[in-house]
Amino acid sequence: MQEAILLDGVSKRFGDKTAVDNVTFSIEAGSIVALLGPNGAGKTTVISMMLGLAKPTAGNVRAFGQSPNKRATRKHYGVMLQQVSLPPKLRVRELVNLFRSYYDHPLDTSTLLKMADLEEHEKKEAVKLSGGQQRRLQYALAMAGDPRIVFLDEPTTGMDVTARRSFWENLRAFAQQDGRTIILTTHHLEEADAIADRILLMQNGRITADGTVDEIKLQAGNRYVAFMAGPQVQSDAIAGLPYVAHAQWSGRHVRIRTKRPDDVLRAAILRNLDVSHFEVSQGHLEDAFVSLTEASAAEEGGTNQ
Ligand SMILES: Nc1ncnc2c1ncn2[C@@H]1O[C@H](COP(=O)(O)OP(=O)(O)OP(=O)(O)O)[C@@H](O)[C@H]1O
Repeated sequence: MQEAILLDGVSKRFGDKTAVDNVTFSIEAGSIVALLGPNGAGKTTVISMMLGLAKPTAGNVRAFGQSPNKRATRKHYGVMLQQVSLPPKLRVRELVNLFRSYYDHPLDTSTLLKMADLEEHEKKEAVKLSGGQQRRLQYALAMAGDPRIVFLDEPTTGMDVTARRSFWENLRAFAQQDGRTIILTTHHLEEADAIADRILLMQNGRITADGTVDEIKLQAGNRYVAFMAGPQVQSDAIAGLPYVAHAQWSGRHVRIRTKRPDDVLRAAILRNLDVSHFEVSQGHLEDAFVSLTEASAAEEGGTNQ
């Protein structure tokens, strides 16, 4: 498989602040990678270096084996950043055509409008679109040059649930065409869960977890037991079961975090608790994200002492 992006021992310092700390990873062409992490983790700085907008203090960044500073490399890029202001007066179709004119082999206008679900708005002034529609327009502009790699920074901000789902489908279809690569940052973990082949979790400038969604959940080591509790079951009885790390109630639905789900269930049955409709799972990506970032923060605290 071809390597789309390589970061080799990359660090970035701003004065005393180390924003990115000796990071090494490569991204295969044709994959969808979500870069996740809490605020200030270093995600934007990593993306800026991949784009050639920031220079690493140490280490190397390569895209298809070339420096991202080269125009020849960047012409394969499509970029959708967080804050973009659209020019006044231009209509959606005009703006899409303007962006197409920058490239040697642009996608068709109609394809781009369809990909962004903007066909019925093509005659509207871009600045008069809603926030979610403007985001979709930025996506069409990012795709104008038929890029081999697309960088998306919080792409679905402002989109409603339907728009978000159709956007995900679109991205997946795009990635399935001959080796297109998508690198996105998002704070919507269900987004990463829905579309990413691989998660890179960053914290304090380092990569603290790297794998598929299932591998990340496994690495977090969480297990969850959920069930319905009958009307007589008290919260004390649930909290008193062995190996319960945390119990969350929503009405009569109980969700327990535990390292030993079998022992929790066995004890609940042996104690004759009125519980039914059991489910055992590894939880959501969000649960893993919280556990891994807490564990990594605790480790940092420990090493700093
Ligand atoms: N130009 C800069 N000058 C000084 N410090 C910076 C600069 N850019 C980023 N930083 C610092 O580097 C660290 C990483 O910032 P970065 O924006 O990469 O994080 P992030 O993971 O993208 O955060 P967020 O999720 O909030 O967007 C932060 O502590 C930030 O304050």
